[in-house]
Order: sequence, then structure tokens, then C-alpha cells
Amino acid sequence: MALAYDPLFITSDKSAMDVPSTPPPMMLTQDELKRIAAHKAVDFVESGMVLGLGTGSTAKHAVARIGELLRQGKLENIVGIPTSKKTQEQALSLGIPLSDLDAHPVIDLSIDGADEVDPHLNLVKGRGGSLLREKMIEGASKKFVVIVDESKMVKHIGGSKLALPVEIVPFCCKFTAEKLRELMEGYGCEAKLRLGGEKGKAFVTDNGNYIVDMYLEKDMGDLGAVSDAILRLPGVVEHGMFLDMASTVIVAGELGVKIKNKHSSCC
Ligand SMILES: O=C[C@H](O)[C@H](O)[C@H](O)COP(=O)(O)O
Repeated sequence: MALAYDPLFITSDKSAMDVPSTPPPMMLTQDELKRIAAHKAVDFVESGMVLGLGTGSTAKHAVARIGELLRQGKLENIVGIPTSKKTQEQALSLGIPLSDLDAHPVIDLSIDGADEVDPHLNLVKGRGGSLLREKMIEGASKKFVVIVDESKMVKHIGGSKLALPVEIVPFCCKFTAEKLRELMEGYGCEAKLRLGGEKGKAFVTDNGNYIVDMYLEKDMGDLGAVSDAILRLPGVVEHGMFLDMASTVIVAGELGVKIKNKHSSCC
């Protein structure tokens, strides 16, 4: 059944977004909203581009769409740089030619989901465990388009009582988790080693590392200072705060699609 969704209701203007131009459409599922945001992002893709391919339940719709356009001959000469083994598998199954950052150190456009987005377009990512490769690839991108459903929009990242993931080396992981907890104690932090690996063991990232999920009770305030402090801890590989990296965030909600661009997004 066709969705009762008005694709023409797209705005990058806050005031316009606040006043819906169409009656509320029928309820869309979260997955339908994710797909709508993903397809809108793929409109930015042009033939000949080197593309960062994101990971997760939203990004998979973008990868599928890119595969579909290639198959239809509407896109040509695309090279994809996958941000995880899972995305690599999906892209290969769709016939998307793949490469890596060694061969393509500059990426034209990356498209990926996020766990949280604040009004300045700072992100939390990595609840799916792919934050390191994502940060490397998206950080090497001329344009980074983030795709989310409206449930991901928050006032302050990391303060939602959902996890801020930190990738750490497996060596003495409890020691590093405790150091993280101590560092973030002032924010009411609980630090948990992520499980979900074989036989209930630790979750292992594509890079052979572990993840500590930090649950914070308070907002972090100076995100840059917190980021630096986390990265200074020996044993930490990377964290899931993506500060000042997104060029554009595409938010799909019940009332339409909102496009937020860097430097014109705030408040
Ligand atoms: O590690 C996972 C990635 O950062 C994902 O992009 C993020 O967790 C958002 O995933 P989803 O689109 O499934 O909510």
C-alpha cells in the first residue's frame, strides 16, 4: 500500500517545519521514516563519486537504494567505502564496487545514521559497535550526510540515559572501564562492558576491540573537553561523540522531512 506521505513537504527552515503544510499523514513506522531519510540522502549521490557507506538499520536503506540505482543504470562509476563488515557484505551482495581509505583517502560523500543528534549537529554513534571505522571514513569525507528518524533528535547528546559508547583495547578491559567511570564520575556515570559476543562474552568490534557503554545522568557541557579527556586515557581507542563532523542531517518525522545544514541548524 502506498504511504500517505507528502514527499514535497521538505524544509530546511525551522519556522516552516513548525507549521505543517499538510494534514498529518497516517502513522509511519520508525523503519519507514528511516527509509525516507535514507532515500532523500541518496539524492545527493552522483555518478563517479567515492562514497562512505554507513552502518545500521537506517544506513542499510541508503546502501540498498544506491545498489538499486546502480542496477537501474541511474548511477555509474561509484566506489563504496564500507564502515563495517556487515555493510561490506550488504554492498557486495548488491554489486556495489568497494575500496578502502588507503586507496581512496578522500571521500566525496558519506551517508550514515546516528543514535543521537543535538541542535548543533553533534552526534552520538556506535551503539551498533561501528564507531571507529565510521569516524575514520566520515572524517575523511568532504560531505557527511546523517540520516535519522525524529526520535534521534535530542537537546544534549550523551544525556539521554542511553549509552555513549567508547571502543577500548581488550587488554585489561575492566581497568580501562573503571578509569572511564572515574573520569566521568562527575556526570553520574555508570560504565558497562558491552556483552553480546559468543557465549555471553564481551562484544567484539570489527577491529577486535571491546566497547564500554557509558550511561550518564548529567549533560556533559563542554563536549570538546570531555572528548579530549576520554581520548587521553590509555586503552581507549575512540569514542562515539562525532563533534562538528556532520555537514547535513536529514530528519524524517511524521510531518515530513527536515534538512538541517551545518552552521544554520541551531536552536
Ligand atoms: O555503530 C553503529 C552506528 O553508529 C549506527 O550508525 C548508529 O548506531 C545508528 O544506527 P541505527 O540507524 O540502526 O539506529
